Amino acid sequence: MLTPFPVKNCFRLLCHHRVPAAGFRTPATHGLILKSISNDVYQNLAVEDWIHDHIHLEGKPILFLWRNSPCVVIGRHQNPWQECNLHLMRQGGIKLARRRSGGGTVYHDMGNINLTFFTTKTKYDRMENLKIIVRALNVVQPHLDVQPTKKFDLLLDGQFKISGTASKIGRVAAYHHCTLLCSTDRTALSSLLKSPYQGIKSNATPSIPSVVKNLLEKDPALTCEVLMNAIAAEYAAHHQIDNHINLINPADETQFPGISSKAKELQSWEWIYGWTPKFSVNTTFHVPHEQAHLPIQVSIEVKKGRIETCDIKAPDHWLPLEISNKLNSSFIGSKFCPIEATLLTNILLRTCPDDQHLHSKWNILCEKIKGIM
Ligand SMILES: Nc1ncnc2c1ncn2[C@@H]1O[C@H](COP(=O)(O)OC(=O)CCCC[C@@H]2CCSS2)[C@@H](O)[C@H]1O
Repeated sequence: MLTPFPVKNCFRLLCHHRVPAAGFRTPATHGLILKSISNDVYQNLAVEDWIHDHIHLEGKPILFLWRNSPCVVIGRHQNPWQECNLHLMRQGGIKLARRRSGGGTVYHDMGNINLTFFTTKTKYDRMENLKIIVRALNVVQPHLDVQPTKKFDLLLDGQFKISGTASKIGRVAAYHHCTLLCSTDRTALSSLLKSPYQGIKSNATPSIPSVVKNLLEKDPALTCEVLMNAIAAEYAAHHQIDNHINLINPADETQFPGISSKAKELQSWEWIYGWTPKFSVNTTFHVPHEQAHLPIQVSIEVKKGRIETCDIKAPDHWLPLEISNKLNSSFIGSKFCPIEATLLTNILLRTCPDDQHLHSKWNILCEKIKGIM
């Protein structure tokens, strides 16, 4: 089923500004099934952007199948500090991506399938797409109890979430994309989607946590490969199109002109962190002092991912006011991120008096501050 296909020609035929290629298989004019050969979340999200922006979909729906190496994907209007454990992600090399569609945060790995259904805005129908998935699941395992919910999740046995949905609706084109949990690392999923950060206030969209389950836990026959093929077959039957899975390479600029700049944008700090709706952090941490602990109050406002105001209040006898004031003003305008905080505080430390006692307090304080980022 996974035949390499002249995808370049498919796109020529589907792009309204291009001339149809000669000798092209006619069924593809009614729609296409694509599968990415890349497991890079930014490249795959760039394919979605590219298709959404370039392809004239009138009567020619597209199904795009893709999987990613471990990553966390937040919704367009979310706050990553509220949604996930960024420390754990940095330690484990887990990528963070912000998608163009709204909604909550999900974890992806190679045990999770992503399905993007592209249509015109008028043909956009999430329930129809979910029914295709349910029919495909029932072809592989007829006794499976999977039902779509009002929020377009898919529930297994009436209680376990196996799929989450989000959408992007443009002026003429739209897409509905969803996940499907086959054999995802559920331990990683739950630990990475637990925020350790305290005292954040924002208007960002919150996620709606659910109890999740993998389809493979229900039946070992339900692997990602089997399910992708079954869904492709059901999609082809529904739309009466060629049952071919066309492999595409999102890094191929000849096939997708301009795609690398889209991937670059999706990978940029400005999009992933800088797009976060304005938020504030109000927290207190404690530092050791003469067999006791002193409270340090921190109040920070973050706009476009950068510190707009910063008020770190340490007792004057613990850290001279002059030094905490220096720290506060130097943070203004800097990225709310531990790497930038490290650079800043190291530079600032050199301007402090050469006092070992003071330096060790300074280090404790800076570590605590980096801990909230
Ligand atoms: N991979 C995956 N699939 C299903 N459910 C998940 C997954 N990861 C986490 N979760 C659960 O869903 C909630 C969040 O649910 P919530 O309803 O808030 O958000 C979503 O479902 C968003 C789905 C986005 C789908 C896109 C398709 C391609 S790119 S991402 C989370 O707290 C977990 O409990």
